[in-house]
Amino acid sequence: MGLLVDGKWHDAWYDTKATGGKFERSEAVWRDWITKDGTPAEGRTRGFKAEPGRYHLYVSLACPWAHRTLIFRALKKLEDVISVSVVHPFMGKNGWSFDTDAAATGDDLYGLDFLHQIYTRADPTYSGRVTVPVLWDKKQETIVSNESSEIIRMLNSAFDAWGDASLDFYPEALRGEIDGVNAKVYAAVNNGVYRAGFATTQEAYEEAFDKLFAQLDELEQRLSSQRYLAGGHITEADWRLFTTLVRFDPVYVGHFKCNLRRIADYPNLSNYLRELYQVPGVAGTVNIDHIKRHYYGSHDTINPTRIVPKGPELDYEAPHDRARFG
Ligand SMILES: N[C@@H](CCC(=O)N[C@@H](CS)C(=O)NCC(=O)O)C(=O)O
Repeated sequence: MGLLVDGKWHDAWYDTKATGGKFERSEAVWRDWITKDGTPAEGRTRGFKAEPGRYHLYVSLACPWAHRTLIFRALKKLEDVISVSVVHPFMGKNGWSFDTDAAATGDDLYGLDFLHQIYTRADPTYSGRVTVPVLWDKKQETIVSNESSEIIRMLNSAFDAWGDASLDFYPEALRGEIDGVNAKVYAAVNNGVYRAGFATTQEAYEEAFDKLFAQLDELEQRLSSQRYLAGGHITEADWRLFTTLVRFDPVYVGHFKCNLRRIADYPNLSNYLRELYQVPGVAGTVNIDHIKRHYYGSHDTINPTRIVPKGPELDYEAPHDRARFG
């Protein structure tokens, strides 16, 4: 774990001293957009045109934010349009590495050793965190975006000339609803588990913990009367929640101390989780081995022995009851 300062790598854990023990996530820095015709997005100067074969994703199979982009790539049938490299699950002193193992591919483009070298290839004087996912432009050899919430919007529509244009996870009519749910889910759940797990005071941990479970209770309630978060159709809001839910029982309950309840204890959330897992194409994006090895192995301030628990038993393939909503 570390960060780049003026293009130089520094090994440093998140500093929570300045914020009363609270983990505060820094904003992603690269925020350009790929558009159908290459016109820069509003307020941006750099434009990137959607083209097959031009873009590459650097992801970790462990990371819930990167996972969103893999799900969109799979569901929108963009596997042959956007290529992918998978980093090694262990994030050590040099941050994400391109060491290879069963599912980690190495850097398919340049054969580099560490992800931070991709960032400095785009900007030799970059200062900031080195995170996945990274959406890379092979033509201009630069980073388009390292913000997953924006990358999935690009994948949802910019590549429709080559992908499955019939699927729209951010339909015009539901945008208000989707944005509203996303905001709550992001703060209390997606980022909430990190705020609990990375807290360094009891107070900061308990605050995040209480908000997390209050929101999960609310989501359980919502999913008791409708099939998906924004109503009767799967949207972006569901995929954004899914990547946290699928990691919850195997990692966040233990490693991040989010242990008031498991997802398995919530009837609606657990059935909903299984339904999403069973959507064709999704299970192939879930790698529980990388997920467990990354969290338990990499965060030595939380788990100094790096021992990875063997359990729990998980069966995301088991039948679900969500068809009851028709
Ligand atoms: N806002 C970013 C967050 C990405 C992020 O924090 N990724 C984590 C992995 S789960 C990471 O690479 N962390 C490395 C670090 O913070 O140094 C997004 O949603 O794309």
